Amino acid sequence: MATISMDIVGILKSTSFPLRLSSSTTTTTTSFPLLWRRSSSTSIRSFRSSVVRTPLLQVTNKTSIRSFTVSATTTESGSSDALTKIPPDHRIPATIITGFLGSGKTTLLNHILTADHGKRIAVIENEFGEVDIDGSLVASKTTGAEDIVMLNNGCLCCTVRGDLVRMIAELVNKKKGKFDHIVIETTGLANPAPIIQTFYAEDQVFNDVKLDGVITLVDAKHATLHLDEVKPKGVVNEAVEQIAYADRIIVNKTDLVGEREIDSLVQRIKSINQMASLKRAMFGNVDLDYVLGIGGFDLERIESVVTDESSKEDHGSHDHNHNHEHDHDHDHHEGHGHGHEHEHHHTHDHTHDPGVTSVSVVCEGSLDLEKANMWLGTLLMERSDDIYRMKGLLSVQGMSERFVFQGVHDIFQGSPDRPWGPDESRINKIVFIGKNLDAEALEKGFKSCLL
Ligand SMILES: Nc1nc2c(ncn2[C@@H]2O[C@H](COP(=O)(O)OP(=O)(O)OP(=O)(O)O)[C@@H](O)[C@H]2O)c(=O)[nH]1
Repeated sequence: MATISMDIVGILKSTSFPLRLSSSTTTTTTSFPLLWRRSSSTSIRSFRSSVVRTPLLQVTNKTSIRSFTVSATTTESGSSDALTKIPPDHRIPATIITGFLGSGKTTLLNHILTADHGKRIAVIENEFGEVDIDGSLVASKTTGAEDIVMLNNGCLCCTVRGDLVRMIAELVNKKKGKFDHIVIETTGLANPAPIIQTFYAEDQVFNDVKLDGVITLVDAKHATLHLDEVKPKGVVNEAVEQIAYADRIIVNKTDLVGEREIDSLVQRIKSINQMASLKRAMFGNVDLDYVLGIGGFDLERIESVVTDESSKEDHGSHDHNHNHEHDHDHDHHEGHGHGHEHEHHHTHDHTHDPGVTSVSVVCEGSLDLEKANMWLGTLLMERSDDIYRMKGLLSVQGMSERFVFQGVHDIFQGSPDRPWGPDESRINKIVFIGKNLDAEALEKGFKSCLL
């Protein structure tokens, strides 16, 4: 049975969150376009494509479209804020820590809890089995923490999802204002997808809490073994899945292996997930801003993810844990400037493995709205099981703003964001992470929507 307690550490540092999604439900039984032109009162739409009957993107002035979970409203008139169209989000951020058994999740959690960041953190621990081991390993007792929520005897990804919803609701109801961030440590065998979906599928959670990011720990010494493991048909390899859903990857335990081995593991990881940024670490020792407040599901941050997908390894010099023996120079993940000009039209398929890979399409031009809707809508209807995550930035004919979107399986969120600059090249960028992705077909499908 699940036992409940809670962990609150530190003091809140005021942080502004970029996206405000309203909790109000708007019913619609007809169309759910994925893309649409800006209206005066709705900037963000989010829904499950399984309920989509007609195109996903739309040019319309009608603003009430929304499906079962989410809609968003602009806070004001919605027309004067030229810089960003995406309103601020004041919900409590939640971080999921995942990673294979023994990869260092609890070690990272302890690092987070004992670090001097001023945040008060509520922890939800998911222990697989009757006995709460990790709970006693968490540093809360020594850091003045109040409680830890223990979610025992089941895997967060299946049996106890209802418990997770109840627990978050309880945290919010009883302790709102007393903590600033929720950290959920999953079992080493959890598939993160259903946990991610919980944040969208359950109004109870969605209204108060927003998913900030998925952090995946990878054991530098043993990961390859797990990634290579061949599973029976239809059974997912959890180690691969955990990497695929990540916003941030920490290749941990780098003290146990040589440089060459780590490099090859890093390449392997990038072939699975080119959207995530990656750090090498020992004992989970990374800067806190690498794991908290990352906005991995924020539409506002789509650009930094879809741009410069080739090089996301973060070797920031401020990282005390950085392995200084090698000198990589790139961290293009955060804060990449607008209007980065590319003249290329290409896709990347980083591996020939028919399993889980990343595919990106980068292409200049403007999309025909109807065609784009049809293509994306059909893709999600037919392939949402296989498309784990996707993010995109689009140029749509007749739309002065860029259209940004992100999705997790059949959950889709999209919104116009800032206007295109007068001299800015209209470059479309989409990144998919998923199973059995056909890079050529995706590129062809996308290009067929261009004018
Ligand atoms: N050498 C070395 N050991 C580490 C490192 N990080 C964690 N460990 C050790 O590895 C063991 C497992 O770490 P945990 O943090 O408990 O791993 P976990 O992912 O929470 O494990 P499970 O809950 O079993 O899935 C512990 O003994 C840690 O002290 C590291 O970077 N290097």
